[in-house]
Amino acid sequence: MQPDPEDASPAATSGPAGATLPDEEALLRVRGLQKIYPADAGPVEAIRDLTFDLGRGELTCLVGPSGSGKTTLLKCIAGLMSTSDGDVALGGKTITGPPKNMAVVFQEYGRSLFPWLRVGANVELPLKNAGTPRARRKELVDEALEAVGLEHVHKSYPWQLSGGMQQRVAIARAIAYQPEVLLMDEPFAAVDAQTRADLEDLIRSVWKKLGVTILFVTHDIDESVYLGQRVIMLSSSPTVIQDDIAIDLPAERTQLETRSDPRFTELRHHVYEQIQQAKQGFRPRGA
Ligand SMILES: Nc1ncnc2c1ncn2[C@@H]1O[C@H](COP(=O)(O)OP(=O)(O)OP(=O)(O)O)[C@@H](O)[C@H]1O
Repeated sequence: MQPDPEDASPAATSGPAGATLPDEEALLRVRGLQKIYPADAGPVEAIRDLTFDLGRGELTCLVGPSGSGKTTLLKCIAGLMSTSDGDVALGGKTITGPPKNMAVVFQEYGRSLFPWLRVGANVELPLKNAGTPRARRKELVDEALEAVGLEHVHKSYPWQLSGGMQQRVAIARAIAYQPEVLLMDEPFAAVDAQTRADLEDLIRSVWKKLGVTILFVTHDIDESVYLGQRVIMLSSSPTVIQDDIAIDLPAERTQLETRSDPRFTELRHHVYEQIQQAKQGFRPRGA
C-alpha cells in the first residue's frame, strides 16, 4: 500500500498519540514527551512528541528506525535523563530520577556485569544496595537464577559463561530486584539466533510468572510480534508514534507454531511496511 503523500508533513508540531488507558489500568504514563539534545552543531530534536500508556502487567515492544530515539525514550522513562518537555509518570508520580521499582537490561551484558564478582554476587548487588536483609537476598537470588535456568553457575564468574548465559544473569539480576517495570534495550542483539529464540521464550515465561510490566526495545520485527501483546512503532526522527498495534496472537506461543501462524505473518508484514514507510520519511497525519 502506498502511503498518502499528505501524511508526509515535516513541519507540524504535534503527532498522533499511542493508546492510552483509564487511570486504574495505566502503570506508566508518557505525555507529550519531547527530548532535544544540545550539541555543538545546534540542538538535535531526537523526540518530538510521544504520548502513550503502559498497562499494568503488559508486555509491549518498541520498534523504530535507527536513530528514532528508542534508547533516548528508555533513558527518559528510567529517570536517567531529563525530558525537554512533557511528563513521564509511574503509578501517578512524575519520574525525576531512577525509580526504585524499575529495572533496566541493556544490550551490553559484558559491560553491565562486574567481572570480579561471582554470578550470585552480581545478582545480589542491587538487593544489597537496596538494604534487603541477607536471608531474603539469598532467597531472591536463588529464585531468580532458577527462573533463568542458571542455578548451577551461582559460583562462576561472568567471564566463564557464554554470551547468552551472561545475558540470562543480567535478566536474573533485574528480576531478583522484583521490579514493577522492566525496561529492556535490545537485550538480545549480541547473541546467536538459537540463543535469541531461547531468551525470547525465557522472557515470556518470566513475564507470565511474575506479572511484571515490560517495555522491550528491538530492531527485530519478528521478535517484536512474537514477544509482545502490543507493538509501538516510532517514526523517523524527530520522533512521534507511527503506529500502535495490538498483537492478537494466542497467549501461548511457541517458536515453531506461532511463527507459522498466518496471523503472525500478517502482523509481521504490517510492522515491516510501517518501518519501511518510517525509514522513507513518511509520517503519520498531523505529525
Ligand atoms: N548525547 C547525545 N547528544 C546529541 N544527540 C544525541 C545524543 N544521544 C542521541 N542523540 C541523537 O538522538 C537521536 C536518537 O538517538 P537514540 O540513540 O535514542 O536512537 P535509537 O532509536 O535508540 O537508535 P538505534 O536504533 O540506532 O540504537 C539520534 O539522532 C542521535 O544521534
